[in-house]
Amino acid sequence: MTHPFVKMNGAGNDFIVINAMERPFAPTSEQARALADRETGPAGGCDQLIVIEPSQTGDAFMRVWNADGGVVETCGNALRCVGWLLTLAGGRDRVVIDTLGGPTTAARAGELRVAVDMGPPRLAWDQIPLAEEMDTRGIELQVGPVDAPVLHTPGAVSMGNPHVVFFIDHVPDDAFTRATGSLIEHHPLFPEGVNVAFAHVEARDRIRLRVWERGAGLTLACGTGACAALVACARRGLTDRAATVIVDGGELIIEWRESDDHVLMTGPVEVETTGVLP
Ligand SMILES: N[C@H](CCC[C@H](N)C(=O)O)C(=O)O
Repeated sequence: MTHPFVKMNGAGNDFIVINAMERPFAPTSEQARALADRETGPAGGCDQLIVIEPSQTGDAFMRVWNADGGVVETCGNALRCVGWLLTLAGGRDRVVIDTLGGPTTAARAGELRVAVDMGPPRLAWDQIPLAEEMDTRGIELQVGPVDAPVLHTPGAVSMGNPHVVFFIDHVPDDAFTRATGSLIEHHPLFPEGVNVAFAHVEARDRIRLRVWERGAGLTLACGTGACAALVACARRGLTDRAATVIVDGGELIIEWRESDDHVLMTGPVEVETTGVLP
């Protein structure tokens, strides 16, 4: 598996990124899990493993493995990192990156900042997907023993990957986020699992967000989660259609553009180190 890699992060959500444009790289689930391992993985492991592949319809195809080894549809923070690499390599300001969750466009937005057009949110119950028909602006979700009062009628949004967004009156601590997130991640209402976001609305243009990610746990940032949170909050009239989303690892600027229903995400990119896979 001797491939060079770049270790990067977007607002603290970190990735091992492999360029498979010239030479294929197709890890098994077990190999992906080993690379992501915080104890034994290269460069301290990662939240997601990212492989850049040739694409028939875009400039590249981005394939995403969660730390648990599962292949998933997309990853917002990684799209900024891959967008930065591709624009740097190609001497261009804008690239089209295909994912299993649909096509996206990444554009330079400053020295170490990238704006990604994530496409439209998917809001129908069977697009999330949910196991039964519900109004995704506020779904009926019975959570177990965890203190339910703050966990009523969350929103459900897909950005290509599934998200449930709780509107919570405080910023949850690690213990609550972990306990509740892990309880809901595999709830039977979500046949493909779900990323669990806790949105504390501070103002109509400001959301504090923590996310328990499907297949990765509590991360410092979740780009698609920030997009889903803005959409869910705007649908409930809690925010306008644009907001700064403050995550543990930094700030993401999210806009749900009225003209074409696309969600735009702008945020930082950081290169941590490079290396060669073992
Ligand atoms: N855990 C997510 C994939 C990574 C998404 C997140 N890291 C982002 O920046 O969007 C899922 O299973 O759908």
